[in-house]
Amino acid sequence: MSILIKNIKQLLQVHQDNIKIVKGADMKKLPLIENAYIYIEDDTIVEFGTMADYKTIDAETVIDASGKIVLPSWCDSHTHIVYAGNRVSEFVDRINGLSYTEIANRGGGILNSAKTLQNTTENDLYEQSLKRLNAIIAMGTGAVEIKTGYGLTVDAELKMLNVIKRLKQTSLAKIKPTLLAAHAIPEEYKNDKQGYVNKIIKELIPKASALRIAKYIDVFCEDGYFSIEDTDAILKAAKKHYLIPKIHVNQFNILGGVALGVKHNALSVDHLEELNNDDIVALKNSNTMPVALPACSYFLGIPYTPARQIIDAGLPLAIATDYNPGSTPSGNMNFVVSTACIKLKMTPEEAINAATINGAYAMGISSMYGSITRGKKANLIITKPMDDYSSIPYEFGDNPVGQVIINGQLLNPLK
Ligand SMILES: N=CN[C@@H](CCC(=O)O)C(=O)O
Ligand SMILES: [Zn+2]
Repeated sequence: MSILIKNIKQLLQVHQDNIKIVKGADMKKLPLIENAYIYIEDDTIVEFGTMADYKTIDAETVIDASGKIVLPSWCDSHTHIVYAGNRVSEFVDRINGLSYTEIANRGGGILNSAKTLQNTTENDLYEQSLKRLNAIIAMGTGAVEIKTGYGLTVDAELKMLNVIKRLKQTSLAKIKPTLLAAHAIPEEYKNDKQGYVNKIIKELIPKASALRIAKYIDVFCEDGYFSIEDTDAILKAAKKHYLIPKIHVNQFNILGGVALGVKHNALSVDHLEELNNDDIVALKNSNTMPVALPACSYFLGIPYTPARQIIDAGLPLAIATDYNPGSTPSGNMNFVVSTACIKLKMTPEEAINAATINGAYAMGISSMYGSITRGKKANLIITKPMDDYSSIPYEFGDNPVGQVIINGQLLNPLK
């Protein structure tokens, strides 16, 4: 199987060397080739260059991308797309004045989703999740991290991990699974949080690890959820099973989760709507990627992650959807890229770097995904006609994606 795309108006995120992360001022650079071609064999980027240098290549499929832009697929490093049902009634409750925390305190929120998921069969859960996965692929996402955390029992968390495994087996998208059993304290442990933490440490982590169905470990480190001490204990236990931390921190309160994540060599620390100077200092000289989730801030009406402070301190930044039924019922990375520009004051170049190479880094896959580099996986977006890549964030709410190539396969154009 081979595909040649010719006459590309702009080929974005082109790197001769295999970069794995972009930081600070470099995030403003987005290397591109005007009037370009790219050639793909099977699932791999083989060649690219300017049309002026193009020498005839015989390919099974030839695409004329005149007036269109080609870029690496979005790398969405933070989602909860395996869930059952929805929480639309809580959405209406919030419009009528209840806060996210008040809804959670009444037994809604994550516990509400857990109840629904526990009563959903694995097959049904798989079908519901597959629909969401296919929808985000059509919107340009080619690699995605998926968390558990709506099970909250050993069986239901393993059911979620099995669903993620099945999605991995059937989808062309690259998928990385994360165990987020420490997402909320289940009703039956409401007076015995330590009992639930022990269950995660002694039973769930060893089981998930033995089955090899989780790669990362996550904890919702937040007031009313899991403390610094709980998080530390879970990350320590996970380390013994080679699970790498990617944690929820600083969504509503600053507890010191950023420094804790760095101490545990977390791959990423995510949310960061609240951030102080100690957090910035902790992130400097670390290998931990800060991840902003602008669509969550938009939907909940909470502060936006201070991206300028992070990037201007010389740090890298990734952006992701946080697709979940409670705080972000959207997996649209195009909207996330627009919102990063409009609300986080990131330039289009910074937002595209954050949603491609740095998103890939936050999933541990940036050696194979996130840039146009020879030898990397052929996950590409071919946009609708546009004059310049800045139109991707500018035309917010629109879908800039015309066609996608995922794992070297061309999917049908969107209707
Ligand atoms: N904050 C924790 N977890 C999710 C929301 C979960 C939910 O409300 O169902 C988040 O990242 O926003
Ligand atoms: Zn989340």
